[in-house]
Amino acid sequence: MSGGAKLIDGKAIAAEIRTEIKHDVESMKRIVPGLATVLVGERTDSSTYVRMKIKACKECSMNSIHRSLPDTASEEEVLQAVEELNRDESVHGILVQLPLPSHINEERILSSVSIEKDVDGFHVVNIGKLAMKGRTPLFVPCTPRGCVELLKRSGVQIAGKEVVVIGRSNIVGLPVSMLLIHENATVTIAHSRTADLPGVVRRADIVIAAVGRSEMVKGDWVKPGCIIIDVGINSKPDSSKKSGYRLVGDVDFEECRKIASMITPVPGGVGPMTIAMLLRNCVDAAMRKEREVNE
Ligand SMILES: Nc1nc2c(c(=O)[nH]1)N[C@@H](CN(C=O)c1ccc(C(=O)N[C@@H](CCC(=O)O)C(=O)O)cc1)CN2
Ligand SMILES: [Mg+2]
Repeated sequence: MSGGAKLIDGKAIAAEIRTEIKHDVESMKRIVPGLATVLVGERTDSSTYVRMKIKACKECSMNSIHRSLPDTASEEEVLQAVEELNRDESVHGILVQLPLPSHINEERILSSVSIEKDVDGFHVVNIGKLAMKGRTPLFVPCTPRGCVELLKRSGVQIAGKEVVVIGRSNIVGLPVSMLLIHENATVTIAHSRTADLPGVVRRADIVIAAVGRSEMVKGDWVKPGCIIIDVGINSKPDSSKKSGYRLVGDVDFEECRKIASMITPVPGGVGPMTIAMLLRNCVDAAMRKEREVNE
């Protein structure tokens, strides 16, 4: 394809969504939406993401509350922090930053979040409803919702398309597949053990790469004219950078941009959408609450 793929600018689309959110927040009469973040431990990446979430709340005129626990915190202490936030009426959304330290049972913590405040959409009831036909979860996980929003706002018709999702994680691969099926796409979930992975990916009109391996998807894996959403965020050593590394996706961007019709960059693609969708979910929760108060 001459000229190469059109860039799907996640940073710009996320900014547009944050403007819509701020407008919604300022139109609310009785409630200021509040997001609670819970961070266990001091992982640098997790601390950065939580800081970005708190900053985004501020930009959208929302409140944020933060609870930090040491990585030695017990499961009971984390549960207690979540329970307090469940009871706090100024909190409309609760986000427990993942991954949790290995001694903590992730499923138990995520399912202790009140379903009405589960803005990550990871509670078994919300995920269960997403996985079923004709049921509506209160919240859809943020990164999957961000992928679908990027496609829609870029004018891509999803219905009837052949989508290959690479990766089967609870955070992205599995929920994004469910969401795309609800959008009437034909979805194949591929992963690291899929036989002839390049051959499977080559069938796709839309590729969602969420496997967590630097630049794994090569130019000769993709169909000419396809659309590529790269969810991967991996560090690659780069001596020309002050930090000594740069971020790359799961897709070999330079090779694939020559073949695809549209592609997301890393950084600046799906990442910013994750936070925009988190705020969207939180404001939706607060608006639901405001409607209840008005009834
Ligand atoms: N409870 C959750 N934990 C995690 C989630 C999640 O949705 N809920 N997702 C990821 C991390 N994540 C948010 O928590 C996240 C990752 C990346 C970005 C982002 O904007 N990335 C930028 C690059 C940022 C950088 O320079 O490091 C980009 O891609 O442009 C936002 C949020 C795991 N945990
Ligand atoms: Mg107001």
